[in-house]
Amino acid sequence: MAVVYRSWKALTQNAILTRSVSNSLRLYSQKPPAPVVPLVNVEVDDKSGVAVVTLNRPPVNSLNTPLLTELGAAIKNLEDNKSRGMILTSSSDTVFSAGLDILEMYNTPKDQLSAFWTTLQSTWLSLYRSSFPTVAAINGHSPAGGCLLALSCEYRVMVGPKFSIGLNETQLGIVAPPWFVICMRDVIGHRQTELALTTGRLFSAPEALKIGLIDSMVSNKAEAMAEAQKFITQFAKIPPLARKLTKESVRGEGIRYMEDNMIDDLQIFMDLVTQPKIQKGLEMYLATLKKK
Ligand SMILES: CCCCC/C=C\C/C=C\CC/C=C/CC(=O)SCCNC(=O)CCNC(=O)[C@H](O)C(C)(C)COP(=O)(O)OP(=O)(O)OC[C@H]1O[C@@H](n2cnc3c(N)ncnc32)[C@H](O)[C@@H]1OP(=O)(O)O
Repeated sequence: MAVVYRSWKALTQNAILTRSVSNSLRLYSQKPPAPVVPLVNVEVDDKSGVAVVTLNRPPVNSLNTPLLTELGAAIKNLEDNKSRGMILTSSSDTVFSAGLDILEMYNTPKDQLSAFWTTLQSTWLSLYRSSFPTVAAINGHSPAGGCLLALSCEYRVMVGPKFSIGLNETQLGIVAPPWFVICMRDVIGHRQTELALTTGRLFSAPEALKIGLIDSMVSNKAEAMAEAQKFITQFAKIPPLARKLTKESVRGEGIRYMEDNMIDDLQIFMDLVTQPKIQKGLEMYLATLKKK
């Protein structure tokens, strides 16, 4: 070890001596590397044991593979630590999540596209079937995949009235996959789901409240967090195993759909999204978003 250290020291001294003065100055003036900022923040409250999981990918928390991977890891960690509950929210003041990152689906090599969808499937499943209670504190717009995340929680409290939520895929020329549909149908019922999804309608918070897409509307994030905590507190006296098995039973259709169809679902996604017509549609939609 000492030998290695000495020869490393000799090498570096040599390098320093032979380096020009200007080079050395440039070296000293170099900024330290930027810190790696997590895309998902997790804070566990000491007293209640409830975790606040905050999506943190400005500007709009669009869901790309790294963000979905971090979210999946955070949920796994909470499972491993027998979490008392989780509140999912956003670090933005205006957007909960803009849904799937369209750049992950537009002009993307097949292996990346496949990794993206597989990560979405597994992160969704871990959220949807989590043993601990989950609440979405929706503090901003929540279209498409953002709405899916909220629907996958057990309770939705949304800041209103100005933000919108819904599954708007058809408006983009794409199709909400069956597990998106199951999530929506379980929350607002068959009739409302058919109407909402075939039109790709986005609902204002008051409209969403009226059809049961959200459970409660509040006027700011602090109120949303307080109500989310209150929802989770009611489970303090419910035996966790009974709770978990009941949740799995109620959500059985969605869980089984994903477990039994992961590969087919991936194949259908790949076939659909790589079609030139769909790619053109995504390109045009991206251009519209950028022009805004
Ligand atoms: C029968 C069998 C069927 C089987 C089906 C199987 C498979 C189906 C195949 C595919 C399904 C795929 C499912 C997709 C679901 C999705 O989630 S698609 C994403 C949909 N999202 C949206 O439509 C939202 C778009 N965004 C907005 O409306 C707004 O951005 C906002 C959220 C309302 C916020 O508005 P705000 O004014 O604050 O911000 P900007 O619009 O200015 O945006 C800032 C910046 O961010 C970029 N951006 C926004 N959204 C996205 C996004 N989703 N992805 C990537 N980038 C996004 C925007 O372009 C701006 O960029 P900049 O100009 O470079 O700053």
